[in-house]
Amino acid sequence: MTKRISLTQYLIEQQRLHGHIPSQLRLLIEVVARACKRISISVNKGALGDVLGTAGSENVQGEVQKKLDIIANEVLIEANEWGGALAAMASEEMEGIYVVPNRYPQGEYLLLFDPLDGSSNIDVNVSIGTIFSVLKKPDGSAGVSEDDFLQPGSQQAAAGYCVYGPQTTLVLTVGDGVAMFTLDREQGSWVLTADDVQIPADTKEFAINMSNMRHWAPPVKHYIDECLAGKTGPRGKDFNMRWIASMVADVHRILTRGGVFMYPWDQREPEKAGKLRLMYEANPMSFLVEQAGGASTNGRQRILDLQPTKLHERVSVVLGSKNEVDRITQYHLDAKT
Ligand SMILES: O=P(O)(O)OC[C@H]1O[C@](O)(COP(=O)(O)O)[C@@H](O)[C@@H]1O
Ligand SMILES: [Mg+2]
Ligand SMILES: [Mg+2]
Repeated sequence: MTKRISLTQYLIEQQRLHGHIPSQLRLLIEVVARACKRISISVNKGALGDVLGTAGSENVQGEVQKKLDIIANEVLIEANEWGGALAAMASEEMEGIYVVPNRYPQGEYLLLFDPLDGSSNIDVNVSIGTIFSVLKKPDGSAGVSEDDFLQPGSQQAAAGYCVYGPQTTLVLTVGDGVAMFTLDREQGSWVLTADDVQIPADTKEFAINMSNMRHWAPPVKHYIDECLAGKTGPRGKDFNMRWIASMVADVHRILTRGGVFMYPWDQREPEKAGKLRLMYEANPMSFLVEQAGGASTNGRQRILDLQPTKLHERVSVVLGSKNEVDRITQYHLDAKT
C-alpha cells in the first residue's frame, strides 16, 4: 500500500527538509485548511443547513452577498484571528482590512481571501471554492495598515485554493511547486494526492465567457476566432470550450489537464481593468499557475509584477498553458491598444 502523506506531514517536510517555510507560516496554512474543512461542511449541507440564497446585503463591490459568502468569511476570520501567525486580514467581503485584535497574539503575516468564489453557482450545486494569498508584513512597519497589503504578487509567501466539488481539494504552493490534497471525510484529514503538478505548455481547450464576445478588445476576439476556426483555420486544430463560472473550478481544470482561462477587459465598463480582483483572485492563482509551469498576464504584463494601488483592485486575466498565454499576450502587444 502506498504511504498516505497528510497536509501536516507535507508542511513539516517543507519546513524541515527543504527550509521553505517558517513554523508560523506552517501553522497559518494549517488553520486556513481547517477553516476550509468547516466551509466544506456548510457547502455540503446546502438546503438542509439553510445556507443557500441571498443574505439581503451588498459587499464593497456592490455585489449581492449570498449567505455562504458571509458564512465563509466569518469562518476564515474566526479561525485565523487567534492563531498567532497574522497581523491582519483582507477579504472580498470586507471594505477595509481586519486587524487582529490585540487580545490575541500578533504574527508577521497578512492573509487575503476570496472566501467564496463562484457565488452564482452556490444555489445550483456547481463547484465553488475559497482562494487565499499570504504576504509578509513589511519589515519595520509599526502597526498594520492597508498600505502593507499593497505588495506585488511576486512577494507572496504562499497561495492556494480549496475547491468544493465532487471532491473537496486543497491546492497549495509555498513557492516550491504545487501540491494537491484531497479531504478524506471519514478521517477528517487532508491527504496528498498530487505533487509537483505541471500544466502542459500546449492545449486545445479555452475558457472564456463567450456571451461577452461583442464587448471584447480586438486581440481577444482575434485569438478566439482562430480557435473557433478549428482544424482548417490558422491554428490547424480543433479547440474545445469550458466555462464553469467559478474561477476556482476553471483553474483547477487547467492545473489538472491544461488549458487557457481568460477574463479580459471589455467595453461594458471600460473604466474597470477587468472583473476579477488582483489581490485575492488573480495573484494567488497566478502564483499557483507559474509554480506549475504555466503563465499568467493581464494581456500585456506578468500579473505577479503588477504593483497594486488598492485592496479591491480589478485586473484583466489570461492564465494557463504557457504557449497559449504567450500567444494571447503577443496579440495584445502587437495591437498596442
Ligand atoms: O458570471 P461571469 O461574468 O461569467 O463571471 C464568472 C467569474 O466571476 C467569479 O464568480 C467572481 O468571483 P466571486 O463569486 O467571488 O465574486 C469568478 O469566479 C468567475 O470566473
Ligand atoms: Mg471570486
Ligand atoms: Mg467571492
